[in-house]
Amino acid sequence: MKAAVLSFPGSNCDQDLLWATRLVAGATAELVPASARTLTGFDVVMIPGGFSYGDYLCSGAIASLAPIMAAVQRFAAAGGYIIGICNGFQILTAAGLLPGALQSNAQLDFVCAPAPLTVVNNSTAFTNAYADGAQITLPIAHGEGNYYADADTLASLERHHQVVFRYQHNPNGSAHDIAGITNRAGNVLGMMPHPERAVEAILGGTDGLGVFTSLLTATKEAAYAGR
Ligand SMILES: NC(=O)CC[C@H](N)C(=O)O
Repeated sequence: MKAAVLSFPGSNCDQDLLWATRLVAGATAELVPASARTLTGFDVVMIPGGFSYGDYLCSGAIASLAPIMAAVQRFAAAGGYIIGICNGFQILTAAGLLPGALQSNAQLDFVCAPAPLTVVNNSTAFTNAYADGAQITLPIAHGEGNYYADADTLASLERHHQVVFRYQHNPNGSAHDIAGITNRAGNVLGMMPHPERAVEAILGGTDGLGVFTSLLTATKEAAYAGR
């Protein structure tokens, strides 16, 4: 697995994502700046957390128009695996690669805390290493994590098992306690919690490691299948 970790002006979790990915034997990762125009040679794209372009207009809005995003759109259309974490999730919704939007937290405060989650779909490229219904804890750190979508979109997400992570105690007002979703095809995931901040005991836990090992398995399977 060779992951591209995108870096926008204001990204602040790109180095953490490189570190977390490189902990997994068999995985490599390289930084790709927002000004790049190609993703050739990569089989996973990771969009990190942070405050891209200062969260001006609204979080993710300006990053969704950066030069690299045309290549990200092509990568998604070709079925490549894309994970957006926190600001990465915000960028993916702003780019139209995931439905809905991330609004300001209901309480209007930045929230930074360990968040107990349930893995509600372990049949994805991003969660196959977890047991069905696994209860895990990952850190959250965001001001705009309140997932919103209209009623029809929420019903469709539920019907097609696109909700992947749910909060056990809703920290921000997210509809349906949603902490992470995929697109309909299942190759694009957005999540507000930070798996890359929970990959070593010294960080307080290793519950996030499964996201990276899941992607390793998925990319191997795609390679065997000739995809
Ligand atoms: N850690 C993050 O990526 C969160 C930053 C994000 N722009 C916010 O909602 O506050």
